[in-house]
Amino acid sequence: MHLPPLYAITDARSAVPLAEQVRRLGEAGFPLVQFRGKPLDAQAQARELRTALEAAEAAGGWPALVVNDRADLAVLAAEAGLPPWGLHLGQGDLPPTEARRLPGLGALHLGTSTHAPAEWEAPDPACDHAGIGPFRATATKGDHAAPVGLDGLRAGAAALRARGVAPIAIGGLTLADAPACFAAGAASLAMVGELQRAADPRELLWRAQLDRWAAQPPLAGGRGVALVGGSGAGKSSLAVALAQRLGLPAVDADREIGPDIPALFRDLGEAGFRAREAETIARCLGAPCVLALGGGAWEDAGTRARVAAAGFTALWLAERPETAWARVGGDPNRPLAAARATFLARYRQRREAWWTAPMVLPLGRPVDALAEALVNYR
Ligand SMILES: Nc1ncnc2c1ncn2[C@@H]1O[C@H](COP(=O)(O)OP(=O)(O)O)[C@@H](O)[C@H]1O
Ligand SMILES: O=C(O)C1=C[C@@H](OP(=O)(O)O)[C@@H](O)[C@H](O)C1
Ligand SMILES: [Mg+2]
Repeated sequence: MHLPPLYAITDARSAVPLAEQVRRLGEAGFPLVQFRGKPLDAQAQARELRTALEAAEAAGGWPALVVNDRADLAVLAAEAGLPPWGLHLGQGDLPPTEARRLPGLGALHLGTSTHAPAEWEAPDPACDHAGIGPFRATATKGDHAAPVGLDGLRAGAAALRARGVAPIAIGGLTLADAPACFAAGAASLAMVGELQRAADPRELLWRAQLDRWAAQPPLAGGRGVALVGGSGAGKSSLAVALAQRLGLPAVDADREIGPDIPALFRDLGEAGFRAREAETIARCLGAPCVLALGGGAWEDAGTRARVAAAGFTALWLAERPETAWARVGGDPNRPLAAARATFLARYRQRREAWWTAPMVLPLGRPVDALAEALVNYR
């Protein structure tokens, strides 16, 4: 499980309703938002959460939502058919292992908070991500523990990573902290106040992405690169731009499968197409290249395993589903892009698989700018 460079958290003290905050962050390109409803009462939190989850579902599962503290609200949402992506539980909340047993929470990503070595060295085993903090004293939380600073963050990040838990720096962070926090091993920086103050949250996220790449190179010396993500995200275009700069061949799995994808869907059905697709990708992994996969390919666990076994770096081009639809909706060469609702539902269905790969957030940048940035920090 990988995290975006910024872990956005809503602020219930703002005049903007929580569901609207979530919507705006999603529109700006944030793939993940923590819904923090404190100090609103349970009823108001439940109402805003419901609105936010319904809107995100209708937008292809974007942004993914993490419910803060309230396991009860997560259970109710799951029972209503709107399971959030995750649930964050502080040290004073239900233990994650216990919360995991509540109805509808079996598959959620669970996070916890850690403030000291005893906590980050023994995180609850049900968690796949955890906060480390407070980094410094903050106004958002008056009752916080002693600040951990950069040394605490470094120790905490190493301890959590060794246990397979993604570390999130939290507490009074601004963009100026990003280079040092990513160098100290943070996977993501949690932000509340800095986001509220930002004139352009999308720019903030782009800058944080570059800071993370500077400390944690995105291509990581793989034999090749496999670009995954939904239809219309820009995988085929980015593969060409990236390959050129890396001096590798650009290979498009769809082009290798056959010249006429709609005809293959007609003749073989989707299951037949998927079998052909998996075989083709396996063949393409034989030699170093920048490989663009089709939008459905990453759902196949066999393909995910073969990409890893071939030593390719998988990158999820995490475009907003609605932006992708605006680009390719109705394209006669993409048989699964005929109707908006089913196109967005596919994005939602595939979301969980994509989160297994590190993400590249395009954030409105042209393909060449994306490729340039990836190669700069390789
Ligand atoms: N970063 C980008 N900014 C604007 N348009 C883009 C970007 N990436 C791709 N496109 C356009 O979106 C459409 C879909 O791109 P494509 O590379 O075919 O996506 P995919 O292979 O992921 O389905 C194309 O018309 C392409 O020119
Ligand atoms: O979403 C999908 O299942 C598909 C996406 C297409 O690739 P792009 O992601 O390049 O559109 C292509 O593989 C085929 O039409 C099926
Ligand atoms: Mg493509």
